[in-house]
Amino acid sequence: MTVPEPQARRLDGKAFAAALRARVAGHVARLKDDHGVTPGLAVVLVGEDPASEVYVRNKGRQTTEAGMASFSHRLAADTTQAELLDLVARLNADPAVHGILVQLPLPAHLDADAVIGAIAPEKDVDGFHVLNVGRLATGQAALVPCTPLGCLMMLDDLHGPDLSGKTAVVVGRSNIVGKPMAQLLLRRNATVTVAHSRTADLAAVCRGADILVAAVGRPEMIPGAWIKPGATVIDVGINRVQLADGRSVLRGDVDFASAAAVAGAITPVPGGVGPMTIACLLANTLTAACRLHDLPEPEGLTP
Ligand SMILES: NC(=O)C1=CN([C@@H]2O[C@H](COP(=O)(O)OP(=O)(O)OC[C@H]3O[C@@H](n4cnc5c(N)ncnc54)[C@H](OP(=O)(O)O)[C@@H]3O)[C@@H](O)[C@H]2O)C=CC1
Ligand SMILES: Nc1nc(=O)c2c([nH]1)NC[C@@H]1CN(c3ccc(C(=O)N[C@@H](CCC(=O)O)C(=O)O)cc3)C=[N+]21
Repeated sequence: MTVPEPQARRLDGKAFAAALRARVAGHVARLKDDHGVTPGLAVVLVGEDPASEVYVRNKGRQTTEAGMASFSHRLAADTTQAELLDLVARLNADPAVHGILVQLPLPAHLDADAVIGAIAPEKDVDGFHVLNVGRLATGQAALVPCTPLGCLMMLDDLHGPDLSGKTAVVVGRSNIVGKPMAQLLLRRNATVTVAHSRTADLAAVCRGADILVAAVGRPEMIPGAWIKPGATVIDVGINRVQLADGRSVLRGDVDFASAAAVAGAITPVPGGVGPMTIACLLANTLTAACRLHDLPEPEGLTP
């Protein structure tokens, strides 16, 4: 008789995100009925990156499905810094806009830090403005970056809101995923290690993790052999990979098959963190709208 492989619980981000969007839509309907406020999200896309096009279209559709107003601004690849800053200033001043997202990366001739710095912090639904970064780091009410927020919501659902005594390893130290993820895990009382390209013996570091978050951008870099038995694995990586037969597929930063045989729970790619990111963008837009109108914000949408 063959012994069945132990199989991790598959964390269904797609279903979790659908439930979160439904909850957001309910609050949006009430906000409209009771206060006449329709949350609005403006998405700015500079240039014609095909991957960003698909992503921006999905965001627009899900925004309207949640009952919010969606404003899409597509600018030519040769847009100047001054033109982009002018658009941001108009969105900052527009009372119908509660959330502003400038799709990254920007073309190389534009200064992303300056553009993010120009967004009104209270409309910065990506949570990338230094004021929101500082508020998150100091435990004040911030707008929290969507991808780490989505990861945290899935972790809260699985482990509850206290990770005392657990070790968490975040692989990747970017401003949009790795660093804010580490802050949120710290807030949950986990003992946090942030690993990156200069880390020595990454395999051993990963093997110490009760919770492993991979945000590297290298397809299937983390094998099952690096995972502590029973660990929770959150795979943030979204990597487009060309198969031998010419098909193009999405792969995470974790080798799903070998990892799922060791882990206790794991997010798939696609259908894991990605859909949660967009759902959290809608949640942040609702939170921003409530704060801008001095209305109580729904529970459970912020950490
Ligand atoms: N699911 C979602 O919604 C989202 C998914 N993503 C995906 O997440 C991944 C990471 O994105 P992002 O944080 O923006 O990426 P960045 O390229 O900004 O950062 C990657 C990080 O990984 C580290 N790294 C690179 N190679 C290695 C290595 N061999 N060993 C250890 N660490 C390494 C880098 O280290 P160093 O700092 O030393 O260079 C860096 O800190 C990508 O696949 C991206 O597509 C991103 C955003 C949202
Ligand atoms: N200012 C800014 N904010 C961002 O949050 C931001 C950004 N710029 N630039 C690009 C990255 C990437 N990102 C993704 C979000 C959702 C999916 C997603 O929904 N993925 C689906 C699959 C999508 C598909 O099939 O192509 C999934 O994983 O199941 C992917 C990637 C947000 N980003």
